[in-house]
Amino acid sequence: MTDKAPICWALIPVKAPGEGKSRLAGVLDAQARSRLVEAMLTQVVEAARGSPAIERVCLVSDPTRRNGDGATVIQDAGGGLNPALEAAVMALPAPAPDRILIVAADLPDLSSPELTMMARVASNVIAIAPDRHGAGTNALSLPFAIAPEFRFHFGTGSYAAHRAEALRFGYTVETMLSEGLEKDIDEPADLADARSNFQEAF
Ligand SMILES: Nc1nc2c(ncn2[C@@H]2O[C@H](COP(=O)(O)OP(=O)(O)OP(=O)(O)O)[C@@H](O)[C@H]2O)c(=O)[nH]1
Ligand SMILES: C[C@H](OP(=O)(O)O)C(=O)O
Repeated sequence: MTDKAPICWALIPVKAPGEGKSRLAGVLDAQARSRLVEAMLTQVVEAARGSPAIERVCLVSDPTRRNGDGATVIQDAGGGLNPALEAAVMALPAPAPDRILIVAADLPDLSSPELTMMARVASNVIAIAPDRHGAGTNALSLPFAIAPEFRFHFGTGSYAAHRAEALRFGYTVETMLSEGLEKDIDEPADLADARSNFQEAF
């Protein structure tokens, strides 16, 4: 007899249209930033939809993002990224999944196999994908059962903070290192990584 495959949903937080990537304001005008944000979001949603390990894709965002891409939009409850994610966990439609996979929307090289790797971990594992500096968190995979108590620490030093939080719950931490997961686009110096994929955007 084979075990039933666990059900994983992706949660992709993304600011309302026109609001993201303020740190690029010195090098990209508002229109170019907006095009870049939307192009990266499309890439991340497609990667999630292409992963056989992900059953449903949820955007945590402003409801104006409702569109035809097949994603469920969970309204951003406000207060910043961590409170918005905590509220989104509580607002997921029933029946809840076994696992949630939070994925930043600014990963231009992200692929479906990388998300499958994050989703298909053992039930006692919390998987963390750090950014290229080993400091931030670009994706976080955790069992839904502990998600309401798990304190999200997205922001400066979030990799170490998420690791500590996972250990506090007695989970095993797996750190996932791969190119598409590592390369988020935050600062002007990161833009070279987005240019190859999204030349037309900016
Ligand atoms: N729904 C939601 N998403 C957020 C919020 N803050 C950040 N995000 C998303 O979380 C991911 C990582 O955020 P950041 O790297 O800080 O991106 P950003 O906020 O667009 O960039 P800056 O404006 O330069 O800080 C991106 O997909 C953001 O759109 C928030 O308050 N609500
Ligand atoms: C959300 C934050 O992303 P950054 O703004 O550092 O890309 C993080 O890595 O926890």
